[in-house]
Amino acid sequence: MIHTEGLTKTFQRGKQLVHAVKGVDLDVAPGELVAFLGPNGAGKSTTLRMLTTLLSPSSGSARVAGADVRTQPALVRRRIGYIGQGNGAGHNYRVIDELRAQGSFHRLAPAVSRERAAELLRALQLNGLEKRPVMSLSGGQRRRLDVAMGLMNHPPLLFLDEPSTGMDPQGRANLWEHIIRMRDDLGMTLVLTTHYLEEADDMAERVIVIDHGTVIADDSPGRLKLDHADDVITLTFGAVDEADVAKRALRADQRYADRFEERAGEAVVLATDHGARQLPGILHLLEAAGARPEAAAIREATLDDVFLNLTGRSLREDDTPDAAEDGSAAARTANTTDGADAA
Ligand SMILES: Nc1ncnc2c1ncn2[C@@H]1O[C@H](COP(=O)(O)OP(=O)(O)OP(=O)(O)O)[C@@H](O)[C@H]1O
Repeated sequence: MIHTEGLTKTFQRGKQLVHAVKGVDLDVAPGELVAFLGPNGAGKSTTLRMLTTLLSPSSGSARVAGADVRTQPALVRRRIGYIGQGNGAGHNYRVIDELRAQGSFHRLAPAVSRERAAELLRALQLNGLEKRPVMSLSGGQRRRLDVAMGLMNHPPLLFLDEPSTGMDPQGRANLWEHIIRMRDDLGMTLVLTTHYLEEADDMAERVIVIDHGTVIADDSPGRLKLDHADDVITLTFGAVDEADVAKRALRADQRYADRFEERAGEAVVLATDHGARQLPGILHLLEAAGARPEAAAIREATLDDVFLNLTGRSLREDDTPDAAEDGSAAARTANTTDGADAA
């Protein structure tokens, strides 16, 4: 459904070059639900905007839904849906007019457009709101209208840029419920960007982690956590002596010898895969050694741990890449500038 090779995008910002995307190779199969995850400024939106033909790549190639983004942009646009970061609908227009206008944009016959609008209003629980001006809708309703607009042309491939930014957790869950249902009903491929870790973890089947314009990891959330992060088990004992007994037992067992923190006190902290599955065996081992914890807690690995282990930085920090870094003398000699898109 998507195939890219060495996709790059360089912007000219004043005298500086900003290498927003630095050679992305990507394959997305039909039916996949893929999330681009990364900090602010990582290059997620720029990648998405190239795949949706809104920006032309500085170098490299991309085929999207069977068409080339450079040489067949109109064909790509016909075959995809795109839901950008802001609300696409005009404030004063009525909901139904927005949907029909979108139908005309995609050259749907009026009857087909009417039918499709009715179907989407139902599916996204917007029915009853047809005649309301967009400005009177709630934030969640407006975002669902954006989704409906993106689906008017029945695209086999839908791109969503930060679909749930600014929504409260309940609104986000509700939007996702709708998106997933639409996807199941229509068998769509979904590609989205997000900086909500939990959203990528819960919803995406595949997470492509982007940092500084480069793909640094690409796998299912479960696999990423297994490969790049650990669950953390904390056992708390009633006395330091007992904790020391536990540490001695762990040190003597090669499975755990280098998996726990050597620190004084009543707590023993272990890093491990499959913490919940490991815990009974660990308790058994400690019990046999004469140490029984008063409390045990497991903190499961997160995608933030994955990002931290891969980059040394937390995704939760506000991380905006320094343009100066991208505007170095070496960068200035690069020949991939696309002046047309300079900001
Ligand atoms: N039109 C532009 N002109 C100059 N620089 C740009 C332009 N668009 C994006 N950039 C820069 O390119 C880099 C990547 O931006 P991009 O918007 O793709 O990141 P992102 O990962 O989508 O971030 P966010 O999560 O904040 O949307 C940033 O350094 C950004 O400032």
